[in-house]
Amino acid sequence: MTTQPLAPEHFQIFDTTLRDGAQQEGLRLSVADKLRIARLLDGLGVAFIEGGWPGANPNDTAFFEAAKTELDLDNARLVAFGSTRKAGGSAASDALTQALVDAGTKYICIVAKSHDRHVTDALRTTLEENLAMVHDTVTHLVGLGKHVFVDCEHFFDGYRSNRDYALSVVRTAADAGAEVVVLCDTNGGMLPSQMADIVSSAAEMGVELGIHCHNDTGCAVANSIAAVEAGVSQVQGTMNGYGERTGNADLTSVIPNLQLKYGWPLVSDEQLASLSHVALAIADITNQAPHARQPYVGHSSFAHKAGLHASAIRVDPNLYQHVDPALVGNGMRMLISDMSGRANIQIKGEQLGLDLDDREVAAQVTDAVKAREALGYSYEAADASFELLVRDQLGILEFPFEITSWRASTEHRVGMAEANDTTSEATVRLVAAGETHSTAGEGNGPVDALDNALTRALAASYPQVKGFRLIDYRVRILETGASTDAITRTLIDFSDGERTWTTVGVGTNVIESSWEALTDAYLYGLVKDFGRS
Ligand SMILES: CC(=O)SCCNC(=O)CCNC(=O)[C@H](O)C(C)(C)COP(=O)(O)OP(=O)(O)OC[C@H]1O[C@@H](n2cnc3c(N)ncnc32)[C@H](O)[C@@H]1OP(=O)(O)O
Ligand SMILES: CC(=O)C(=O)O
Repeated sequence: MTTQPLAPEHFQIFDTTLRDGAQQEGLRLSVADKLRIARLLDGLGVAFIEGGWPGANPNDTAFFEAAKTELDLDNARLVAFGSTRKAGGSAASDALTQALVDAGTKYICIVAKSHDRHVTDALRTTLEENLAMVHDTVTHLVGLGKHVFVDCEHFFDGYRSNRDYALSVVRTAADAGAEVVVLCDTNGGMLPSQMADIVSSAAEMGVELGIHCHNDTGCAVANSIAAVEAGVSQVQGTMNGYGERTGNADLTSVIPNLQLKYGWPLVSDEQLASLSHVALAIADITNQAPHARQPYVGHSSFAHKAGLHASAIRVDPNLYQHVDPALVGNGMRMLISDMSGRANIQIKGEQLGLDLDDREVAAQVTDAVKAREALGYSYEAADASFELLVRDQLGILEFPFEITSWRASTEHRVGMAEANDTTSEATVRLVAAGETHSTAGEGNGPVDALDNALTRALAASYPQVKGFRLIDYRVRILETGASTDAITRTLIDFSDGERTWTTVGVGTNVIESSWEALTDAYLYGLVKDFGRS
């Protein structure tokens, strides 16, 4: 059995989503976005929030100005980021250093070169002048009452190039008054065993150390944990791993790893249980698609598909889960597919409130699912169609309407002056509540027209359908290479404003498969009595 490391006395989670996270391609944050994210991070309980680089661009300067009056943090301290002063100058007269001071935060983090070649080739100054820049900038800021952290840029590559010089930068920063000296794997090229060796060696200096890892080897989280085990007391990272190139260490993994695997009380249980929500909310604000397979917080992180997994999970969910998903605010999901066995169906049935305890009934539904999946249906995402299938198999599905016929057509008129010279029309005939309705609808395309005609026909007997909305529509060709004969699968998401549900349709004709998904969506909404006030 391995022993778990003890938490250093003042262990700190330092979030740099608003600074290094914002260096990600395609990610742009307004002042309002930054304020909202800062509040979410504060609620999560991180110790530090690096807000950006005041003086580097008007947006970041404006953020720190706004933060003075609009950001009331309960748990975290706001940090302004900048660099050591210019070579050959003085910190007291350096414009960017002054902008850092003007940001008005108590905490400042400055980046310093610690790789000898970066000093001589990129900064184009001497190794001695770089040390003077570190010393001058830190003492100047400390003299103004600031708490200073120093990010040693390219520390690990620098250590391999010139160990003594890289360590002398760490020593200079600490002697000048830096409270934490952060070792940065700026190029993200390290592996965990290398990380452990180098951090252990640096830790012998007796300086309070932090770690800042990029993910270029896919090891940013593992490297951060290795550095923690080697003695650092501050971990820098970003939410959802956002950041320059391949990103930074993902705090949505780092925090639960340290808290749930080592038992370190970094945030309260309630804060940890907000992790999935915070990760998703930040993805929403940053306009980044959430990553389904993101550890701990992803939609698929606790989703189970294989029949053998489900049969064990039915006995005890922990048999196939490394932690209880509720601890990080996530939930277990049971997926239905052709890889399902009885247990998947039974667990899903329990979640839907349908009794599938009987082995034979469960086996019958399992067979029906497999047969339909072989035809091209996919129930993994289409929970509503799955529930309709189960109800049908159990003989408890009532049909509030019966389709008699439907038709859809699209017409394009060549040479018309109007921009919209392509129109679609549909007619639907059905029997609902004993009455026959025949209606027509127009739309942007045939599916839209069918949806409009179907809503009208049903609304005469079931007015609640006027509150049902088609919110997403996806078509996939299943037999690539079969040209227009290929089977198409359509998935449709519907909402009544409160709930959303997904249905599936399959056919060689895209309109036919869409129609099946569409009618399933209305059937499900009516069976579940959605949309009634
Ligand atoms: C590893 C990291 O991610 S650190 C964070 C990096 N983040 C950013 O760069 C985003 C914000 N940056 C910016 O807006 C701009 O680069 C600024 C405002 C900081 C500087 O802009 P400019 O003055 O136009 O200079 P430019 O970006 O071309 O070059 C950077 C300058 O800083 C110098 N420099 C680089 N690192 C350091 C350092 N640690 N200390 C002092 N000077 C540094 C460079 O040598 C170069 O100097 P030069 O102007 O004499 O050639
Ligand atoms: C400071 C920083 O962001 C880095 O070295 O990667």
